[in-house]
Amino acid sequence: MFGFSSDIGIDLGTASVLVFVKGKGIVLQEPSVVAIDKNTNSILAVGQDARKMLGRTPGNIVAIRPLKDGVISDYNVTEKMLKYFINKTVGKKWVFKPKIIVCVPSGVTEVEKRAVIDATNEAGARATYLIEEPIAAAIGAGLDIAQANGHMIVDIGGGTTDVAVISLGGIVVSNSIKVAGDKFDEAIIRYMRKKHNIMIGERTAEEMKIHIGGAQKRDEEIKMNVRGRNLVSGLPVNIEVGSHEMAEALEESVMAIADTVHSVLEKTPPELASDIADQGIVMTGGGALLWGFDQLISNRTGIAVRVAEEAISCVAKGTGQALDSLQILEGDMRMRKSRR
Ligand SMILES: Nc1ncnc2c1ncn2[C@@H]1O[C@H](COP(=O)(O)OP(=O)(O)OP(=O)(O)O)[C@@H](O)[C@H]1O
Repeated sequence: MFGFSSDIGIDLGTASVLVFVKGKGIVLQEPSVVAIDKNTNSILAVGQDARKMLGRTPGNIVAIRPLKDGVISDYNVTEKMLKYFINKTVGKKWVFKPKIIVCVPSGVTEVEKRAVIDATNEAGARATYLIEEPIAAAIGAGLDIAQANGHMIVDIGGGTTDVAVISLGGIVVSNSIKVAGDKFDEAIIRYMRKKHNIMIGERTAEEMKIHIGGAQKRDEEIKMNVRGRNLVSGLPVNIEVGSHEMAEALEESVMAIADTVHSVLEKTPPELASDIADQGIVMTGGGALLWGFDQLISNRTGIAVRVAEEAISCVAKGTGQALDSLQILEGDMRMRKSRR
């Protein structure tokens, strides 16, 4: 059976890849993880199946994240992962090849942008376009960015936090730091080792962040049972950890993000800054869901803050919606196009 192609939008994130198909919405959401057999260099699993292998693989199998800290750390694997997800979405054989928009992490270099375009074309795109992450996030959050009106987006993903002021469809001021969800997890792992002498895995740290983590202390502390390995005895242990401790563990990373928001506001032209003060700041990305983050940014800036609905899928949604504007954007410098 030949697949009929619809245009697709792909959010190529550090933590996860989301695929948006025109007319269907988000059809795929999987972790950006690939499992490889080192002996044969072949791919064993991609996405969800590969993620289950993280930290559980025998010597010859490695489960890797080809995008790290918001950049492509392994081009070949990124290309294979992209191909796998595109094929999974539209099938290997198509009558009409789709146009594909890929939203890339803001830290990628020109060379990496070229690499993403080539990989997407290789995977079967008729034409490939790139879109900047904060622009996609803003569109996905429902902001009308085409007007001469300032909006501030704080997108906290897995690898990077992007803070951008957008007006007339373009980025006026922005900053990107490599502190986001993954750094929160690392901070929790370090805290557990230092304070409790316990080694925990990445997945446990992420669960702790989601369930008891916070950008600040909660009025009523909540607790969670955590399994790890005692570094002295080497044996598995169960301990109870509280949310106040997590707020302490995350404080430094959270402050780095709040400082970045503050510094971007300082560099924002006064007219746009007053628009932002009127309309508020919008947070997107999975990291924006960390408990109390919106409140903390609001306290720090004195500006109202809201977390976008479906914060995690905002970028993919915005990328998908940008498909509708392809014709308008074809000649636009912000969209990079490459036809085969
Ligand atoms: N409820 C939650 N509370 C705190 N963090 C969360 C929550 N849900 C998801 N996250 C975190 O959000 C991060 C992933 O966010 P997202 O999917 O937006 O990133 P990404 O787009 O893949 O990354 P990037 O934009 O850096 O390329 C992960 O670190 C994940 O642990």
